[in-house]
Amino acid sequence: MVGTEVDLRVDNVAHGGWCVGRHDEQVVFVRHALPGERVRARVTSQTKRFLRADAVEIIESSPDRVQPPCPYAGPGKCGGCDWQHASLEAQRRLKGEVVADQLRRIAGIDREVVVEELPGASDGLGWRTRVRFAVDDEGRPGFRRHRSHEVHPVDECAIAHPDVNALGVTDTTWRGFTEVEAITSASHADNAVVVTPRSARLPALPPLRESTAVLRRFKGGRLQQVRGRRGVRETVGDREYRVSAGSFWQVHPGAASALSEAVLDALRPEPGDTALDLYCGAGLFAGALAGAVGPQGRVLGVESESEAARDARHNLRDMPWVRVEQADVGAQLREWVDMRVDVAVVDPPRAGVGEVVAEQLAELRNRRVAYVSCDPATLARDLGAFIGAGYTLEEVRAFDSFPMTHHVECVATLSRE
Ligand SMILES: C[S@@+](CC[C@H](N)C(=O)[O-])C[C@H]1O[C@@H](n2cnc3c(N)ncnc32)[C@H](O)[C@@H]1O
Repeated sequence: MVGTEVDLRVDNVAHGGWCVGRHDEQVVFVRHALPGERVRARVTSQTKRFLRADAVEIIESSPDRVQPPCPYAGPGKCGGCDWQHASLEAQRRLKGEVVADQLRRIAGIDREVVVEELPGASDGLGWRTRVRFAVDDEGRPGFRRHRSHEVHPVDECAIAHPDVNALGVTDTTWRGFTEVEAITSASHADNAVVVTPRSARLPALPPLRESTAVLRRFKGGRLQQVRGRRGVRETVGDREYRVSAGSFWQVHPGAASALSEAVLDALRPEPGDTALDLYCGAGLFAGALAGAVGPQGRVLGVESESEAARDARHNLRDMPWVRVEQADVGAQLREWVDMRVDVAVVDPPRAGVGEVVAEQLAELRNRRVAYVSCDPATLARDLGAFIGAGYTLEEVRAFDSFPMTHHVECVATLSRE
């Protein structure tokens, strides 16, 4: 069926930027459509259980439909954004429905989820402070098409922060490279470019501003400084963070501060408390918690990546009641089995914390947990594990940290007597 076109009405939204409809009793996941629309859709792949398709013609349009602000959005073009064709209000509503649906299906949790807008980038554009461009065989930078290795070359990215576009990555060719990542700070004039050469030899670099730091990525992810600083500085509240180019940092300029506040609201730390920041990256939440628990308390961060752990130690070095362990969270919690903890934030990668870490954390007798998640499916699974271990789910907040895409950031609050 691949390549054929079918006429169908799509009903619901599904996780991943899809809408779901049926054709001849077969389930069809359709991109570039909106719930309620009748569309002509071209089948892009087929499995035993369902079809995937791109809406190539809108026969009956949703009132939520808008003209995509980016010329590269649409079937067969850039695969980066999923919801450019929906108003921002509709995008947030759809993401809220997806989170609620995942919570219900996976964990039996019935909640309405409201996705909150973040400050900055009110048109949903110009927010992304880190952008990885793929490079095609001719050296042109662009983005991969959806579910494909093919690169769609672009002149500019509409969701990239203006300072990312100003780095000029798309104004030049990158022969001999497979990938170029552009990084800018949301609060300082710092920026960096991380290049991945095709072979062991580093090809000549195209002209870049003197002030732009350059790093090289090796297979396996290790970074080497070519020129300038190792990363960028970011300021949140009155604290400055050093973030190495390979370390994680929130990509929306409004996210670091909004999520820190949400974590403090969720945990309500008190002076003297012991707080954990698990998967702490460069120490964002540990910094916020350290201010709240004060010198009578303590904050313990855990981060597996050596550079991120070094960043976190450096960023929080003025508060001796903060300690950062470079370790795997599961391994570290096994060592801390007899420790008494009051509150904990977890902010794992997409895979989530998993049942084992949820149970290990429950054994530390902490009264509150804030779970920060960028994947509603693994969040739902893990919330089920926390509830099974005796916690009550108080609240699920969601933030539009990635406008125009299907991604959404959640902060769930768990507590127990
Ligand atoms: C989503 S980031 C969160 C970082 C930080 N909370 C922030 O907001 O900037 C997840 C972090 O977990 C780290 N990580 C991934 N797996 C880990 C593990 N098993 N144990 C410890 N840290 C891990 C990653 O290196 C990354 O820095």
